[in-house]
Amino acid sequence: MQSHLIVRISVMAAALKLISHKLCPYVQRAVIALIEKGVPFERVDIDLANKPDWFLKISPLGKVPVLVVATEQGEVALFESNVICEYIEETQGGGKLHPADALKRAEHRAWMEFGSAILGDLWGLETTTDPATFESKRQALSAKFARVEAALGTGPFFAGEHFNLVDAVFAPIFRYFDVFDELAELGIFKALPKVRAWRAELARRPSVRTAVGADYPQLLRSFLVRHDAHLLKLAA
Ligand SMILES: N[C@@H](CCC(=O)N[C@@H](CS)C(=O)NCC(=O)O)C(=O)O
Repeated sequence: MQSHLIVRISVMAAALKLISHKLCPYVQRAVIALIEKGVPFERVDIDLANKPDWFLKISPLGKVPVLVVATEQGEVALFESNVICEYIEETQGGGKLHPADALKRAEHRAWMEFGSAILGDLWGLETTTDPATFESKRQALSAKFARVEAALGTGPFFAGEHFNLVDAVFAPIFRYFDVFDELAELGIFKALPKVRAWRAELARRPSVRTAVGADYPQLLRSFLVRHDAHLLKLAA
C-alpha cells in the first residue's frame, strides 16, 4: 500500500508541461520528441502577441518552447528547443533518438543547430513584403538545403533506418515549406532528390502529423495574409 503511494507520487512528480504556440517549429520539434518517446505531457498554447506575465517570468528570452518539469523541489523551466529535446532524450524511455557513439551524436547535434540556422533564414521570408529581401533569403535557404542534400545517406531518415532528433528538427521545417509550396514554387528542393525523399518520409510520420496539427496550413496561411506577405503576391 505504502509503495503504491510512493509510485503514485513519483509519477506525479515527473509531469511535463510544454509551453507552446501552434505555429512554432521549435515547439513542434519538442512535441515530436515527446510523442516519439511515448511521454505523457500537457501542451499549453499561449498568445505570443500578448505574452502572459507568468510566461515572461519563466522564459528568459520570452520565447516558446518552455518545458516545465515538476520535481519534488518545485518546478524547473527549461528553454531552448534543442536543450529540451536533449533533456527528453536523456530522461525518458522509449526508442533512442540519438546515436550511442559520441562522435556521431555530436554530428547530429551540429545538424540540429543547422536546422535552427535554416529557421533563421526562413524567418522574414514568410513575412517580408520586400522582393529583394525575399530573393536573398530564398537563395540562402537553397544554399543551406544543398548542404543537407550532401549530408544525407540512403535514408529513409537522416541517419538511416531510425528516426532521430535531427529528423524531429527538420520535420516541422518541411511542413512550413509544404504550405509555401501550395502557394508558389520556390525552386528550393527541385535539384535535391534526397532532401525531397526525406521530406516526404517525415510528412508521413504519425508523431509529425500530430505535433504539427491538421489546422496548421490554415493557421499559417492566415498569418501570411495578416502580414501581407510577398509570398502571397508570387502566388497571385
Ligand atoms: N532558439 C529558440 C528559438 C525559439 C523561438 O524563436 N520561438 C519563437 C516562436 S517560433 C518565439 O517564441 N517568438 C516570440 C518572440 O520572439 O517574441 C529555441 O530553439 O527554442
